[in-house]
Amino acid sequence: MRAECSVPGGREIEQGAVLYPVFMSLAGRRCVAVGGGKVAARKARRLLQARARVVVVAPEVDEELAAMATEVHRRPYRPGDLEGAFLAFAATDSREVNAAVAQEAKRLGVPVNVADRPQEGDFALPSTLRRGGLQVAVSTGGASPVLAREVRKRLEALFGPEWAGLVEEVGREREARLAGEAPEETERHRRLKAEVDLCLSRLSG
Ligand SMILES: C[C@@]1(CC(=O)O)C2=NC(=C\c3[nH]c(c(CCC(=O)O)c3CC(=O)O)Cc3[nH]c(c(CC(=O)O)c3CCC(=O)O)/C=C3\N/C(=C\2)[C@@H](CCC(=O)O)[C@]3(C)CC(=O)O)/[C@H]1CCC(=O)O
Ligand SMILES: NC(=O)c1ccc[n+]([C@@H]2O[C@H](COP(=O)([O-])OP(=O)(O)OC[C@H]3O[C@@H](n4cnc5c(N)ncnc54)[C@H](O)[C@@H]3O)[C@@H](O)[C@H]2O)c1
Repeated sequence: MRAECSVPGGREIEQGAVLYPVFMSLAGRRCVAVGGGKVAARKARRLLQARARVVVVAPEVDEELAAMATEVHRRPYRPGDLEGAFLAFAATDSREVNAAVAQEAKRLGVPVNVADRPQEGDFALPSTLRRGGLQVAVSTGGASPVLAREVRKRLEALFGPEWAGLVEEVGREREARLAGEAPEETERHRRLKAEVDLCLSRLSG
């Protein structure tokens, strides 16, 4: 594990730029993973939770990954594999292949994640905790994925499974309120806060 910041744009972080956090919709989008091992499988699992179409290209594909992927091409990567991709993942155990995938992605303008050299890619993945509609994502800016995992574990203890219903509940309350008369802004904010407080108190009580 590297001690220094090894994130895409790590240099920019030194200059004051931070990674831009975003929750992206991937339903129906073609996402291409080059490499079919443990790392590709971890990434694919989360892509599939987002209902992305996951295309895997690798001579050897992890059994679980093969069973869940939308398309599997059991062969080495070749240029052209990223055509039509919305996102790309370079996750082979070969530095040369990962570099070639990153290069094709840049040429096509497809955002790419590079597993062995994140600074060569465009985005990094956070460690995430999900409780129903509530998601918490943790990034260390690439400095230490293991630290990100440990922070996520602490958050898991803090936010137990009982939180899963909260987003749904406040969402329903909000819809009911929106269906009623429109109050002035201060009153609206007061009601919003009261709504969330009520749901939170039910959770702790
Ligand atoms: C969070 C998580 C999300 C995910 O991938 O889904 C994630 N890595 C996870 C696991 C993990 N990563 C590593 C091990 C082996 C640990 C060990 O050796 O013991 C394990 C396994 C484990 O911890 O269980 C090693 C490792 N990781 C990277 C490098 C390359 C480098 O740093 O240069 C190397 C060295 C490779 C080597 O040389 O072998 C790079 C990246 N890994 C990132 C994310 C991005 C930065 C996130 C941040 O901001 O911190 C970034 C930059 C790029 C990216 O891949 O997006 C997921 C935790 C899920 C969870 O449990 O919650
Ligand atoms: N980002 C992270 O979180 C993280 C964590 C651990 C390791 N890594 C890095 O990711 C890399 C992959 O790790 P892994 O554990 O999944 O490896 P692995 O050995 O389980 O899998 C490697 C995969 O690459 C495929 N491959 C090899 N040559 C190929 C080619 N020419 N075209 C297409 N696919 C090819 C293999 O068939 C295999 O499916 C490691 O080399 C390591 O540097 C990253």
